Amino acid sequence: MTTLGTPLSPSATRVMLLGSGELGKEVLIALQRLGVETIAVDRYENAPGQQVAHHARTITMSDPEQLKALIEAEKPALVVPEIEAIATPMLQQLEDAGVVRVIPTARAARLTMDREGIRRLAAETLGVPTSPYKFCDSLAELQAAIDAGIGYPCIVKPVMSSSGKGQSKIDGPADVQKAWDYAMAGGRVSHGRVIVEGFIDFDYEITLLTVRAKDAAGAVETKFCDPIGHVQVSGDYVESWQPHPMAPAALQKAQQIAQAVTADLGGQGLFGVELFVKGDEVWFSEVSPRPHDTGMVTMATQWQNEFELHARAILGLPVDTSLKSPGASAVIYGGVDATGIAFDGVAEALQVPGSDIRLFGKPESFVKRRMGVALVHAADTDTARTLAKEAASRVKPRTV
Ligand SMILES: Nc1ncnc2c1ncn2[C@@H]1O[C@H](COP(=O)(O)OP(=O)(O)OP(=O)(O)O)[C@@H](O)[C@H]1O
Ligand SMILES: NCC(=O)N[C@@H]1O[C@H](COP(=O)([O-])[O-])[C@@H](O)[C@H]1O
Ligand SMILES: [Mg+2]
Repeated sequence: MTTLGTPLSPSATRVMLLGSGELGKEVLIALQRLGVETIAVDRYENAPGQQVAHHARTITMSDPEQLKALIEAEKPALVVPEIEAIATPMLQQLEDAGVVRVIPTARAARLTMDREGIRRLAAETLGVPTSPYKFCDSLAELQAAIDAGIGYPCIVKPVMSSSGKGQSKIDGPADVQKAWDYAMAGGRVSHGRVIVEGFIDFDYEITLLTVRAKDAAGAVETKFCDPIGHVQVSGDYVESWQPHPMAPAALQKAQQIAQAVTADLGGQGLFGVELFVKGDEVWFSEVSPRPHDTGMVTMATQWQNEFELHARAILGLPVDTSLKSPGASAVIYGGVDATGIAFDGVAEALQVPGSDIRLFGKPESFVKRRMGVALVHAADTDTARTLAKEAASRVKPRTV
């Protein structure tokens, strides 16, 4: 039986988010709706989730000592990683010592914080199909890996990065040095290591949101949301839609891969399983053991969005992954480098039929920083995509 307490009282159920960006903000809101006391942690002050949580803490989350001190001081019942750049070996140590429960597990957070952990698990231990890949610690190793079989085109990424940071495509020998330099500059934590992957010429890519939650008898069961299609530019998501139609054989393979990977990672919570599809062939790309940026579309398409599913699953509550309506999301970038920016055109954006928007409230804007998202529900995903892009384009960020 799950018992929930009263926030800010001795009975409180306290949950700590490590990372409090746009995704964490929505998880925090979902938790607050269940009367959970929330602690939002991030690397900078006034992060989106810190603006809605009961408590805000700012630390270097990749520093094991700072992380340990904070967890021991706050004593949350659950620690929920929201970003990769966290001292996950320390989380493992604290979980092993019985100090906290990490979502979905400390091992899952550790394996997925680094592309090497999850890729080796999926490809080498679980035998799941992936792109060909090699890990390299120098420009010379990168060139050797490409020459020895990865070939052109290929993709280089820092082992620890997300949202396409430090990622580039190499089309020929002239691009190798540039890709190496860009990867060295773009990781979330400085590491001289990259993955080079053979380029998969997929028909489309999806995120398969997969939830491990307790059933009526208290056993963990796996449920899938409808596939989410998306478009990425420079490794960063710009639009997504749900449902994305799939051939039955491809959907079955996608679910089998998601089942295998999430079952191995274990624990309870929602996972974003990223897959490439060509005909009936499916490749595993990576997995987030938490809500996924492309899954923001579920705020317009599902009865329980991905944030509510995560909140419910981690608290041991039942989940419903069913679709409410087809829909789409489109990203609103900052467009300017400035702090405390203003957004014109919000009313015009909301004139678009079936639309809604989220402005994340990030204190600082960069040209390519995601500052908001437009959401649309419509009769079909083609209509929803057109309307979501229209709504996003009507929001005009500017310096003040
Ligand atoms: N081997 C590959 N072949 C073809 N396209 C790829 C490959 N690897 C990555 N991509 C493209 O780049 C996108 C981003 O890659 P990936 O998911 O590994 O980066 P990321 O930085 O972890 O992004 P995020 O954190 O947003 O998921 C993919 O969704 C896909 O569109
Ligand atoms: N693909 C991962 C992803 O979308 N993560 C989301 O972006 C935030 C960081 O944004 P920032 O870089 O603008 O601070 C993270 O906190 C998370 O919410
Ligand atoms: Mg990805």
